[in-house]
Amino acid sequence: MSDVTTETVISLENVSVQLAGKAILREINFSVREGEFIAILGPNGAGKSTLLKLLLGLIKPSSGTIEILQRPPRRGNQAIGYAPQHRVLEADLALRARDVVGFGLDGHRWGPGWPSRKRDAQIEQALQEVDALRFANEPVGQLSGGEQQRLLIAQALLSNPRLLLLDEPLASLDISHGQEIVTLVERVCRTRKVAVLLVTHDINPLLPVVDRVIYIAHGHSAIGTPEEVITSETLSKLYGSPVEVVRALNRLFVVGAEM
Ligand SMILES: Nc1ncnc2c1ncn2[C@@H]1O[C@H](COP(=O)(O)OP(=O)(O)OP(=O)(O)O)[C@@H](O)[C@H]1O
Repeated sequence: MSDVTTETVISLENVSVQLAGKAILREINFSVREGEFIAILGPNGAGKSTLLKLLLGLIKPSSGTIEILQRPPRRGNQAIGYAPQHRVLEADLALRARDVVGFGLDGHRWGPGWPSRKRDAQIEQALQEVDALRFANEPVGQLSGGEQQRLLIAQALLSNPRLLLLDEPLASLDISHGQEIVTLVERVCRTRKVAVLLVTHDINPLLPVVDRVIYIAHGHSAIGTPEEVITSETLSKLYGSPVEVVRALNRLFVVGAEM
């Protein structure tokens, strides 16, 4: 992604975050260009969701500068599509899948939204893009975790975002369903040239597709290709203690650090 003609979508300079008097992120610096696919990694409580909340304008940094498409973050930014961490929906939730996707247009109001042909066409196109048309009329509570995840991504795509934030879309999916979501997100990223930040605890399913990774631990971060960042040297520095990265069977295993 060294093409200097592509637009900068995110820029963070010396960004620190304190919550309830506790330093969560310290002096974070990175920028993301359009069409980049980036995984965000780090142990529980490292500040991955906090980083997404900063970009969404939900929390403010205690110092430093953040720009999204050359403007400060703001709530309700239509240039950002956001799929929050997913909890499996109630099995008896009778809403149809396509109604849930429609919340992406209706600001998450609990209800079917105003009917219009344009609205229906937008929802139909988003359902098709995530390969969800076949279960579009099913009650959402009866869908599998992978199917529900597709709907969250479709919902996030409705505003034609330039930046897609996906918080742990692979959590609680088995290997093959996780792989399907990875393939889907890669296709969306490449065809729309939308920048993607995807939070994950396991980089392995993403290794063949991501451009770069942001690794956050103990308030500090490192950004680069997986080969640059997920090394014994870089992770030992981030964690402040010896960490060993083992490569085997085209997979990476991090030993000596909590993930
Ligand atoms: N509103 C808040 N007030 C005080 N502390 C907070 C607040 N929100 C989050 N934190 C703390 O900030 C730290 C980072 O939380 P965050 O949710 O960003 O971590 P994470 O990397 O997304 O973790 P996980 O992998 O468990 O989802 C945690 O220690 C958490 O307890």
